[in-house]
Amino acid sequence: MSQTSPYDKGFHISWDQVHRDSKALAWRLDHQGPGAGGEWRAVVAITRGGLVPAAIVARELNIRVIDTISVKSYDHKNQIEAQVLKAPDATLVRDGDGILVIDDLVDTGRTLEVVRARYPRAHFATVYAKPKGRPLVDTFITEVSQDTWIYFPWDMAMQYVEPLRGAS
Ligand SMILES: O=P(O)(O)OC[C@H]1O[C@H](OP(=O)(O)OP(=O)(O)O)[C@H](O)[C@@H]1O
Ligand SMILES: O=c1[nH]c(=O)c2nc[nH]c2[nH]1
Ligand SMILES: [Mg+2]
Repeated sequence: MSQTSPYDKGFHISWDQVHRDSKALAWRLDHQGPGAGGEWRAVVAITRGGLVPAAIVARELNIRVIDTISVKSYDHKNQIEAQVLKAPDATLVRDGDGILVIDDLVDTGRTLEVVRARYPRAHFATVYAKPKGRPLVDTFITEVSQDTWIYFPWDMAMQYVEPLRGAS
């Protein structure tokens, strides 16, 4: 567990932004699957962060079969050993062929490494990517620097902010 955070910067994402970026991901993946007409057989969301983008992509691409793989890789901002807490249906996913695995972001790539080892023929897509994790992801939308922590809307709440010239 690291005591000093490797994240100097913050990138705050609104619901609207994550919706737009997830739709952009869907457009990029449309007709790119290995099935007839470029169809995908199913979506597998890496929970929990992948659930929101997976729902948006599945809606855009009219994919009705959705499963989850639960991987925990962080305790707040501290990276821990990646643990698979729940696996998807093995008869559905098989070796991953035709499966679209979706996560919110790739950071060090450790989470995708663990999932790729299980489903080597799946297609791996994230909305956001950091440089270290890029080689592990097949399709993504926006890259941020490695020292940036991405703040998602489901982890945030609106709060009072002091005016530039201080409170009066
Ligand atoms: O590329 P990596 O360095 O492995 O980091 C990326 C992973 O970390 C976060 O998940 P987390 O384990 O925090 O769980 P959560 O999705 O439930 O928030 C994020 O949602 C990715 O799944
Ligand atoms: O909310 C998150 N933002 C991040 O930048 C990140 N990196 C790993 N895990 C993360 N979770
Ligand atoms: Mg996650």
